[in-house]
Amino acid sequence: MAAGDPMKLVEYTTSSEMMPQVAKALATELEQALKVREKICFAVPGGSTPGPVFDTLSTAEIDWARVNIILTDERWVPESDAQSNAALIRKRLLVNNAAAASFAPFFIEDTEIATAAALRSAQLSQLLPVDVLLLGMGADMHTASLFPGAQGLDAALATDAPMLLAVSVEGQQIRRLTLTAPVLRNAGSTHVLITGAEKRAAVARAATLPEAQAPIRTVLDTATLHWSAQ
Ligand SMILES: O=C1O[C@H](COP(=O)(O)O)[C@@H](O)[C@H](O)[C@H]1O
Repeated sequence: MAAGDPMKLVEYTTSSEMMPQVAKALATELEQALKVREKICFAVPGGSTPGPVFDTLSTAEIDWARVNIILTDERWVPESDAQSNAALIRKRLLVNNAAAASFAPFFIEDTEIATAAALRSAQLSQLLPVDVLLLGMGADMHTASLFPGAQGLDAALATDAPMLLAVSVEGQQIRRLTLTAPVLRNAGSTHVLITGAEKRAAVARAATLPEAQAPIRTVLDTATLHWSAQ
């Protein structure tokens, strides 16, 4: 974000007010993208926040058969693990009308994470660019799995980064695969979904910090941020 640029922030009082409105905005943008490309790419986060958006969005009457859904990032666990982002997507988004969408998960059983990154990158090259991007953010200002201080962060923020990279975060046993900064920056439209005072303060702080300390900064100039107080 250039100094002085206003952040595109939409504020809601409650998450129950915010979630359906974000779902509606995403459905509208997916429909618009479907008018331009035969097959479109929709990238979605995991984590604890977006479930209610997925619940509403899954019932949207759009041509889901022409939508490729990918993850913004994945924890390196099988889908049987409660921490799997893919498992969340299958349970909350790939249901109802959205069951007709295609889904390209990142995790590959019995495969070294770096090997999987290369294999999945080759698949992604057929699906990108991302037409519509939904991101979450942690109070530590990470987005996707671009965590401040992560091993692999510099490579993932580089302008010539590959599409997908493995990162590891100090204190976390589980490694991660993440879309990299060039992929996030190149999305047709970007929305960030956050709740609570701590994340609102983190966004304000991120605007004053370099990307390496506040990776959400990568999309702050292009994204619409949706924030609810509760
Ligand atoms: O670890 C992750 O965290 C972010 C934020 O998650 P939340 O639980 O604070 O909503 C999420 O966007 C990302 O996909 C996930 O892997």
